[in-house]
Amino acid sequence: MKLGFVGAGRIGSTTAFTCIQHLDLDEVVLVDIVEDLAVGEAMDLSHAIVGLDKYAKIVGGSDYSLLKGCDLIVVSAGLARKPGMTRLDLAKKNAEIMRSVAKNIVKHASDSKILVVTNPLDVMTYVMWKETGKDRREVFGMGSLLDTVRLKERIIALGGKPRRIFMMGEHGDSMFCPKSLAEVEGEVDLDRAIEETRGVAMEVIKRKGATFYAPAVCIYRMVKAVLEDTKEEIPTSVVLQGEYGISDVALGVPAILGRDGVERIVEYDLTDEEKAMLMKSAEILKERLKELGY
Ligand SMILES: NC(=O)c1ccc[n+]([C@@H]2O[C@H](COP(=O)([O-])OP(=O)(O)OC[C@H]3O[C@@H](n4cnc5c(N)ncnc54)[C@H](O)[C@@H]3O)[C@@H](O)[C@H]2O)c1
Ligand SMILES: O=C(O)C[C@H](O)C(=O)O
Repeated sequence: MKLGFVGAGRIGSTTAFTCIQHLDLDEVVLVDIVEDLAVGEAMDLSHAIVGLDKYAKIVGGSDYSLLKGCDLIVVSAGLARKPGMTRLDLAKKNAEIMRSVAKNIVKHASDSKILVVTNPLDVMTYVMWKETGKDRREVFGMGSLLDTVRLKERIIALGGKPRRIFMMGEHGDSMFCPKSLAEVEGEVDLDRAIEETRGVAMEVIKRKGATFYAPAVCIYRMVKAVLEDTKEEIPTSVVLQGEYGISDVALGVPAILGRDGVERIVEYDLTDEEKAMLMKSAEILKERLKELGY
């Protein structure tokens, strides 16, 4: 398997490091506009993988032709937010980057599936889908899985055991948990856990400047599902065309991931309140897409 990264910064490099430890890969490619960064990360990762008594051809550079033959490309190229910013504040600048990246992927690796990470995640997933012209099953984003992992951490920290629970909607302030589908053992203030989940990324960013370990693990889980065809149900940002009564916007929804990418969107029965929250996410994201000219 050949795994590509566009963006060899904190997310790209940390995810690559995570993937070489847990996956059996034949090739890894890191592309970044800062060529030395991509080359240096590739060199370091090449030493690390031998240290794990494993081998994969790991190369880096700024030349997109390195991506030729990739099965899956993780895109984290772009600006990250700073304290006081929302993810949506990054939309204009990162959309320009997504358009450039999309053009290069189509030129050099048109058959590859694309896992978008760049924020605002759902908006960037839509832009990548639109600009590549690929089947919507092959362009998807990681956001709601991270929100789900964070919610589970909060529930455990508050004394509960999450048996079945997930976040959906915008990977942003309007994210929500369909509580009617949740199964949690123990007495837990679920609303408190959900509210803390919404704001925790910025709490990390304020303290260490960025988030990357938890995102990298979540990206790895989605990469694994696709490359190993696990058919796992994972909350995934994907363009909806009628599912949940919503069209022409990418949102975090439960989806079955496998070798073909998003193999099925899982439509659960939501309460009227949950449907309204999902619709609110859709409206917020469509407004930002409209401002970007989509
Ligand atoms: N979806 C999520 O859950 C999630 C989680 C964490 C970070 N993010 C987002 O991921 C993005 C990257 O975060 P980071 O911490 O890795 O930032 P970073 O600054 O460490 O890395 C970004 C990299 O992108 C590169 N880059 C910029 N423009 C490029 C272009 N046109 N072509 C190729 N490479 C280019 C930069 O040189 C840099 O190395 C941000 O938008 C951040 O908000 C999303
Ligand atoms: O919050 C951010 O800006 C980064 C990422 O989307 C996260 O949730 O960690």
